[in-house]
Amino acid sequence: MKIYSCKAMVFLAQIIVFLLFFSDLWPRILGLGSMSSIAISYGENGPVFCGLKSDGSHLVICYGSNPAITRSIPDHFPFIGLTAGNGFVCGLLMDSNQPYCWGRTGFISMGTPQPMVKSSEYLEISAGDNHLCGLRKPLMGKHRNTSLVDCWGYNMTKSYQFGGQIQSISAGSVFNCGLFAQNRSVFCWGDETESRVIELVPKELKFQKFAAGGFHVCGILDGVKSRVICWGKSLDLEEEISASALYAGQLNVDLAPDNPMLSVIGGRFHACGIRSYDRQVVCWGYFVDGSTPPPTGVKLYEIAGGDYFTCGVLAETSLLPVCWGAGFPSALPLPVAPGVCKSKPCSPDFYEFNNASSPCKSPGSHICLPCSNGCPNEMYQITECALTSDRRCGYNCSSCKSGDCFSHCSNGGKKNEKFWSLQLPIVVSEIAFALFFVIVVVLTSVLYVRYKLSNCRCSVKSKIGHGNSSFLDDSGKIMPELDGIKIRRAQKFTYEQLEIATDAFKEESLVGKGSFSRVFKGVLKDGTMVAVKMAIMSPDMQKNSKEFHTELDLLSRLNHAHLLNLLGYCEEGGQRLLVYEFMANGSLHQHLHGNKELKEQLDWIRRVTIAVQAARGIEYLHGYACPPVIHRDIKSSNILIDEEHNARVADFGLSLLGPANSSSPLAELPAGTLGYLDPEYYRLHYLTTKSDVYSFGVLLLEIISGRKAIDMKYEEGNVVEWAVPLIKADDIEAILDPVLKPPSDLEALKRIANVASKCVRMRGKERPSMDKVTTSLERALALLMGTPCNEQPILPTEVVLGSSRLHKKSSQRSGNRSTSETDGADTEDQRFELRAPSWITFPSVASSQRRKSSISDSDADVKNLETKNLGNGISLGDGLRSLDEEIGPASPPELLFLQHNF
Ligand SMILES: Nc1ncnc2c1ncn2[C@@H]1O[C@H](COP(=O)(O)OP(=O)(O)OP(=O)(O)O)[C@@H](O)[C@H]1O
Repeated sequence: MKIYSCKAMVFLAQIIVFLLFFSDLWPRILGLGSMSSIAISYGENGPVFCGLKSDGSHLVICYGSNPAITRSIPDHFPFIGLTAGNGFVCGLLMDSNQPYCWGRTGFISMGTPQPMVKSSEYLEISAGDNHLCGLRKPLMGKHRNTSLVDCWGYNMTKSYQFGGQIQSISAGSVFNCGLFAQNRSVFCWGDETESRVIELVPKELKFQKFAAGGFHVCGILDGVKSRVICWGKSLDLEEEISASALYAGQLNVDLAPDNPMLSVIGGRFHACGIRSYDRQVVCWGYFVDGSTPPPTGVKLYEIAGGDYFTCGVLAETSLLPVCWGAGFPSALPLPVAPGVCKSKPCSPDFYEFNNASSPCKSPGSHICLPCSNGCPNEMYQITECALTSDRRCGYNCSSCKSGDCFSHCSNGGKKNEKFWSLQLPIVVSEIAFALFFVIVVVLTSVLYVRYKLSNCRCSVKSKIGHGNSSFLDDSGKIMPELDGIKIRRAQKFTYEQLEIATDAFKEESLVGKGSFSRVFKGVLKDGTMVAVKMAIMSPDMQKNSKEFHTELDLLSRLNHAHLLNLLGYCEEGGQRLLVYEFMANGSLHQHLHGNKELKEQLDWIRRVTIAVQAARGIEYLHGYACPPVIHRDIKSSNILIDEEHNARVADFGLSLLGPANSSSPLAELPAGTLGYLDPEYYRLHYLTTKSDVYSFGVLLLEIISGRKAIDMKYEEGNVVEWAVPLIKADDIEAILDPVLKPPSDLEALKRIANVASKCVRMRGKERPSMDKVTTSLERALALLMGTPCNEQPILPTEVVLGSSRLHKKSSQRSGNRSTSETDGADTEDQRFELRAPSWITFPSVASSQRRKSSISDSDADVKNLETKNLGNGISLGDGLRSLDEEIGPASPPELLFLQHNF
């Protein structure tokens, strides 16, 4: 066993050396071949073998080293067949007959490749190096003699039309070929500069089947002899890689062995075929040094070509794949289906594959495998090819001429046993090694997740249980997993410092008023512009110092680009002040419900971008913050807008730490804002993250319609009750904000409206989670930006946040920089260093791609508007009445309990 594990290690090392050695060739490697039950992807991120499971589920399993593929396997979609290219795998979906791709390539959109002609259905798909083609199902009527092939990817994205019915297609590196059903001739199209593969097509020959390789094509001739001929070129890289004639085959890929073949595949510079009389594999062409030879003495059902290696499915009950060549393990522990399932009966030269594991899901469908064609010399036929079994041949011991025949006859047929006695331990050790590897990975992941969870729980306990904040404690570590790293802390200010910053809290510095607070604009000594929030203290509202610190602790542990950052606080005598980053463009509420000019500043793209960013902030609170945080007061006045029109979710005055286990709801007295308040929470005091989803749904409706959550100047004052029936009736135009010109294509806004209507469903369980909402909004934004009116698109990209970048920026942006700016910056930097780096990657809008604000600082407007909004005339009684009508009286029937910041 020791020897075998050593062998396995050496083998692994060889693979690594090989991958490193050829890493500069990867980008030029091609994806090859036609659709099959197995497919091989390769590229600079490593090779991956994928196959349809052998249990009849048509689900896909993959094995290999490219995480982009192995981590995104669509393991719940049944596929008809698979194909793969450079860094990606595609399958033909069983339900829709459309391709679905996963992995990573810059040339084809993953998922369903785009653009896709609506409701197109495909018979077959085939991947090249950086492209994918699909053969559409035959057309009907007068176009039945026309075939359509749609391609996506490098230099190929187009719909190709051909005269004549095409039976199958196969993609090479940068070209494709098709086989005409009627005259059985092969034709090719695409780029042939490196191969002349199009020019050399033998037009006069008829083929049973064919397969494209890197720069060549091989086909099995129509006729009893089933000989293979290949054309094209495989010698281009002769000088670049040392080639060796490993096998009995020829070095030239166009010199195929003279054996009748059942199937053939193309690799980068080689081709392989399954011999028709014994199902053994033969390969020819070029092979790199260190390549392992194809297995001998074993029969194969199906083969698929990689670049420098080939894999096949063993024709035995295990249905395990075996691979040979270079750069991949030779045995894989994943049984796969030996072919694709078809519902048509098998044609005469094929038999139904019959195996205990019955690899076809739907009744009546089966895999058809080609019958072996005759018996080799020295052998005689024992049984004919039947409906469910292949032809069987046996050695004719009386006419032996070859060593094989003699040894078989003299050993009494024990040759296979000998083979397996040698090979079995190797195969077993490789499988054992693979299993060991998988177990180690799984165990490590499980332990890691458990460790994270236990830390999370621990953090909740210590936080809620002890109440006394770690905030003021210098040694406090809020995230246990950040042991050893000091986390960001808010600065403690004196009242005097903030008084100076805000010009003694003068009316001119007032930028907004909340129900229980007033917000002043201020400039710190170092020039940083800040918003100072002062609690309006009342005996009822005054929370004790412990709670204030708990609040601060919560605020300081949150760290996301779309959450408003707390910079500091002041706690002196009866005063409670919080210092935030200053948001130059005020609140979303002011924009949506301010004057026409303010409203128009937010066009559709900006509005949807703000919605996406706010959704990301809330998603962070729900999904990534540990323990999860429920905001409880999502509304347009709590979505603040910075200088560059990016949104920040603000005001965690009501936030609660959610249960680490989201299935146990918190029984809290309802708090929040009328119109946005989750009816389920209001009625049942059942608080989960879905309450925020409800409020966010209301916010979305507000963004789309420009109407306030509750506005009694309309007949139907509640935006939800007014908009949802119109959305359900597909009358989106009726709810769009009349201030903005509707976009040319309403699809994106329709999607957003639909998301909003799902968010405001009565039952929390039926509402989508915030991550789903974010994804839908991101897609809608992408769609919206695809409209031609978009001159300067803002593209959502991935950036790693958590650094002090944004905060630093806000201080740099400050319009009122003092002369002591440099000193101030130093102080800032010191504070930034204390900020915990985020280990989570969040999608965001790259600052370079952000649209520069064309709007001047609208402080004055903001202030005026805010003052106006205070008197917006929403009557508490009215709002409650409308909710009562909708969901029945609150239980217990207290009035809405509004608690606030301090
Ligand atoms: N960081 C900030 N930068 C700029 N303006 C701000 C900032 N924070 C708050 N404001 C302004 O002050 C207003 C009042 O904010 P505050 O959070 O006190 O109350 P609110 O959330 O609007 O209302 P309520 O307290 O009733 O929930 C906001 O609507 C916004 O216009």
